[in-house]
Amino acid sequence: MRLVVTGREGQVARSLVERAHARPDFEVVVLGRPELDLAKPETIAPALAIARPDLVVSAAAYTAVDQAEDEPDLAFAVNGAGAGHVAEATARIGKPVIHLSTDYIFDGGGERAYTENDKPAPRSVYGASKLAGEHAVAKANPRHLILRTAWVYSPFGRNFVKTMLRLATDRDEIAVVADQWGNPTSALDIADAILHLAAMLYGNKGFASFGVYHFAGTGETSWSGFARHILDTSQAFGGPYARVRDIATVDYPTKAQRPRNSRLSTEKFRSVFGWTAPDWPGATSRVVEQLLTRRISNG
Ligand SMILES: NC(=O)C1=CN([C@@H]2O[C@H](COP(=O)(O)OP(=O)(O)OC[C@H]3O[C@@H](n4cnc5c(N)ncnc54)[C@H](OP(=O)(O)O)[C@@H]3O)[C@@H](O)[C@H]2O)C=CC1
Ligand SMILES: Cc1cn([C@H]2C[C@H](O)[C@@H](COP(=O)(O)OP(=O)(O)O[C@H]3O[C@@H](C)C(=O)[C@@H](O)[C@H]3O)O2)c(=O)[nH]c1=O
Ligand SMILES: [Mg+2]
Repeated sequence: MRLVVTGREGQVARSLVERAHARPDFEVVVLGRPELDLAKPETIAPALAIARPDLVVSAAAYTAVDQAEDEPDLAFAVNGAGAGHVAEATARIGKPVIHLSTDYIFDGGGERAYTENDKPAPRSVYGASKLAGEHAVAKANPRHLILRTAWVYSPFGRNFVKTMLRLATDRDEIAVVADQWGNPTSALDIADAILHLAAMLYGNKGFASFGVYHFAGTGETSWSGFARHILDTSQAFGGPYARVRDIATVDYPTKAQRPRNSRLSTEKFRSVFGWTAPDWPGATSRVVEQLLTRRISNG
C-alpha cells in the first residue's frame, strides 16, 4: 500500500521512510514545500491527488513551540486550517488520514496520565493551534485517526536528544527542568505504530475504530530524567557527557508555557490495536547509539 506523508524532512516522515524501507508491502512517498505548503491552501489538494495515496499521514506541522507565541497566525494557518485542508483533500479522494497531534493540548494540571476522554485546555499557541487542527481534521474526514504523541526524538531533524548531545560537547553541566513530566517517544516507534495501523486499515474494509488515540513511549520521566539518561548512555558509548542539574520551570523562562504533567495514557491504543511502544529508556539508548555511531562513521 502507498502511504503519502506530509512534512518531507520531519522526524516522523523520515522515520516512516526508514521503517518502510525493508517492507515490500509499503511504499512511502513524502511531500513538502514548495509543492505542498500548508500555509498555501491551494497547493494541498493537487499535491495529494497527484501522489495517489491509499492513506495519508499528516505529519507536517509548525513545531517551534516558543516561536509560535510570536507567530500565532502562521501557527494556526499551518497546524489548524492546513491540517484541515489535508484531511478534506484526503476525504475527497475517498481515503483515510492519520493525523499527528500533541500532549501540549492539555493544561498539565492533573496528577495522572491523560486519557482521550480528558478535556483539552492548551496553554500555548502551539497547543491551541494543534487542537484547532484536531477539530478541523475530525470535521473534514470521518475516516480519521488522530494520534496524540509527545516528546518526540529520533536520529533526524531537531529534537531534545540531539540538543543534549550538542550542549554536552562544550559544557560540564546542563540545567534541565525537573518538574515537567511526560513520555519520551521515538519517531521510529511512531513509524512502526503507523505501519501497524495502516496494515489494519488496509486489510479490513469494515475498519470502524476511527477517532482519537494517545500513542507515546512506555514509562514516564521528567525532562531532567530524560537528559540524564541520554548523557549516561552517550558516556557509555564514548560520546559527550555532562552532569545534569535539576531546576524548576521558573528557573528556565520560556515564551511558551508547557504542561507540568503531560503524561498520556496509551491504554486505549493498546486495547483497540494490540500495540504498545517500547520502554522509553531502551528506545532512547538505541537512538543515542545510532547518532554516535553515525557521527564516528561520518568522521
Ligand atoms: N516533535 C515533537 O516533540 C512532537 C511532535 N508532534 C507532532 O507530530 C508531528 C510530526 O512531528 P515531527 O516529525 O517532530 O516534526 P518536525 O518539526 O520534525 O517536522 C515538521 C515538518 O513539517 C514541515 N512544515 C512546516 N511548515 C510547513 C508548511 N507550511 N507546509 C509544509 N510543511 C511544513 C517542516 O518543514 P521544514 O523542515 O521545511 O521546516 C518539517 O519537515 C507534528 O504534527 C507535530 O505537531 C506531537 C508531539 C510531539
Ligand atoms: C534545551 C533545554 C531545555 N530545557 C527545558 C525547556 C522545556 O521545558 C523542556 C523541553 O524543551 P524543548 O524546547 O526541547 O522541548 P519542546 O519544544 O517544548 O518539546 C515539545 O515539542 C512539541 C513540538 C511537542 O509537541 C511536545 O510534545 C514537546 O516534545 O526542557 C531545559 O530545562 N534546559 C535546557 O538546556
Ligand atoms: Mg523545541
